Amino acid sequence: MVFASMTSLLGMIPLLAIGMNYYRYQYADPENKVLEPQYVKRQYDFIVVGGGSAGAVIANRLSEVRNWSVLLLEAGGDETEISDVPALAGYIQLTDLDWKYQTIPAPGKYCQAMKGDRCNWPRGKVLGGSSVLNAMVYVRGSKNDYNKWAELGNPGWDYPNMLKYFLKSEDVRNPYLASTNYHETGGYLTVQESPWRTPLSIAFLQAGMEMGYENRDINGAKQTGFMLTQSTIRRGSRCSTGKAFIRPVRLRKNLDVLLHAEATRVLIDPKTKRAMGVEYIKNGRTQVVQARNEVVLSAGALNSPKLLMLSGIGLADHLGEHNIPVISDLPVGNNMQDHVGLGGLTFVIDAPLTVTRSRFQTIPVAMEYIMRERGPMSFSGVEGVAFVNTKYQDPAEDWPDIQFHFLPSSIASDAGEQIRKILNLRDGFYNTVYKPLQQSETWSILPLLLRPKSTGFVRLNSRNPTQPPKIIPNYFAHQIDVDVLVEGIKMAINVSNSQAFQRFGSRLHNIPLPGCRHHQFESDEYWACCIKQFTFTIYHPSGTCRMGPASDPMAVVDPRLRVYGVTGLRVADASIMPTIVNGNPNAGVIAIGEKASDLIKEDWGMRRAPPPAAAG
Ligand SMILES: Cc1cc2nc3c(=O)[nH]c(=O)nc-3n(C[C@H](O)[C@H](O)[C@H](O)COP(=O)(O)OP(=O)(O)OC[C@H]3O[C@@H](n4cnc5c(N)ncnc54)[C@H](O)[C@@H]3O)c2cc1C
Repeated sequence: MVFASMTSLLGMIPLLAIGMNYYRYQYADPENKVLEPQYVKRQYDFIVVGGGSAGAVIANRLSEVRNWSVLLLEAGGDETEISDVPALAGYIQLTDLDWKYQTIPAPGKYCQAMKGDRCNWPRGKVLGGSSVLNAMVYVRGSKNDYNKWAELGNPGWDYPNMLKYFLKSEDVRNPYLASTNYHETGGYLTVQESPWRTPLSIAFLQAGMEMGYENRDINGAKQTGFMLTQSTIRRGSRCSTGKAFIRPVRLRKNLDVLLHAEATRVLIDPKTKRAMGVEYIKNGRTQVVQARNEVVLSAGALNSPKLLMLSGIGLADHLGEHNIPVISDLPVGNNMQDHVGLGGLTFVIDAPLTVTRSRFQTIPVAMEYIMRERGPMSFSGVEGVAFVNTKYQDPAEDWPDIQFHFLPSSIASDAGEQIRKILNLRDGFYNTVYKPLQQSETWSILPLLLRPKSTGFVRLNSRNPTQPPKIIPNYFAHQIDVDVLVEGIKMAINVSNSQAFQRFGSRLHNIPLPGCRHHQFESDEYWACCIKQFTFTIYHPSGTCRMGPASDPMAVVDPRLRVYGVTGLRVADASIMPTIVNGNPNAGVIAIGEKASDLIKEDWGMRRAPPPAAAG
């Protein structure tokens, strides 16, 4: 009786930490956490700033060259036992592993249901970066994305070239995927379908077929379709890039990983305009380390532009406002693109099939995970994804304009414990619309706009490097973004109306959002109002240090990722995307890290990368 009783997930965290520490790491895991160097050298051949999705890959690949010394500077610490558990992904936000950024309010335009009209923008502050906070969904995007990058004047970034890098990283664990030309085994990054799922996942695929979509590997020959989620999960645990790319090579003698070391600027000689090294703060002390060859910024789409601006690379007017001498006048921070959608689109069913707190936050479920790495805790929450075409998109192009994330739960499923907090929802809003659902069986779809026309920007708040950047997402500045998303919402409701879901009595939750009651429920105007209220980013900012040829006035880095106007400095992370990829970006960012490593090797005369050096 005691074991079957409901408990709070927060209350179970100590149990999980003790259990996992005991059963997994100390005795079972051959790839332990990194050890920091006893002393930091004065100079390294390469300094990589940020050990996230791209930076972890680059530190690994550059240190394959045995006579190169590589320093990885990471502002955060290492992962915890909690961040390891897929089902606890939401519990890492708002902790020390998160930079805890927020958007600047835009009254009447977006994020209106959030406290202070501010959407939270979590970012990983930890080795592995945002791949430690993310929902582990593995999506590469569309072939068209990469072909378009090449067409924009970036040779070598077309899909066939990028596919090589997707394959290079990957270790797929589902045999039916491994046998195709689009997947590979033996790479550092484990990809697999979740080892656990609800019966509703199959209903989701069946609904897709009723709507005329195939159930297919959306990372394969075509993207349009419905799929059970492929995830960056290894044996039921999160496979972050820290775990995938750094831990296996942590004993390499030519790789130093410095944690809790926050870079504050790149040191650039104002006369030669050459990057000389990096200034960083560790243990409250400002220190300097020199780069013999290059500095690579992989601090993510918010902090890479911030670091460039702090170092004198940015729009001259903006740098002038903060009295920062200009080294290179470039549109740093512009072109910010993100995937935005409607949050809280919730459906109710009659059958006890959804993930509810009372059924799944139990000690037996926790013990199943600790002992066998199985069960509901091994599941990230997103059971299925789909890529669909609204009436604004030609299906023949195979470049869907809307993505669905399917969840067999809703923001009410945790009884208000965590999700409402990480979304920064106003209490009145949550209590009016979602609290009444706390005892119900609920599922949801997150319809997401894949190629927004509206772009935002990131700027400095201050020249003080410890201040967060100013984030202006500028969602819905173009009406077409609203129109496409409204169509996407109506298509998501069609999933609920399918026979596959009707057999469970599925229906749209019908308490209108308070700020939109003046519109007829379910009208286009109502949904257009809803997206400005319950604006839901799934945290994919990109494009803020855009890659492009010298003729591109928006470009910050060239097609070899070198910052214009400076030598010895590259950017390699989500910020270099000229246009956002058509889907969750983590896989694309890892491929950027792989390609950046090869570009650097080529430019320094290591044209053919040697085979990976053995650990140690
Ligand atoms: C909550 C959440 C859910 C997501 N879900 C998914 C998903 O399911 N699937 C998917 O594909 N994508 C998802 N994403 C997006 C994806 O994880 C990111 O796009 C990707 O991780 C970005 O990689 P990056 O290398 O550009 O930046 P990051 O991975 O954020 O890495 C940047 C690194 O730089 C470090 N850093 C920053 N500033 C400094 C400094 N000054 N000094 C030293 N170090 C610094 C950071 O601490 C961090 O480790 C999600 C993101 C979030 C936040």
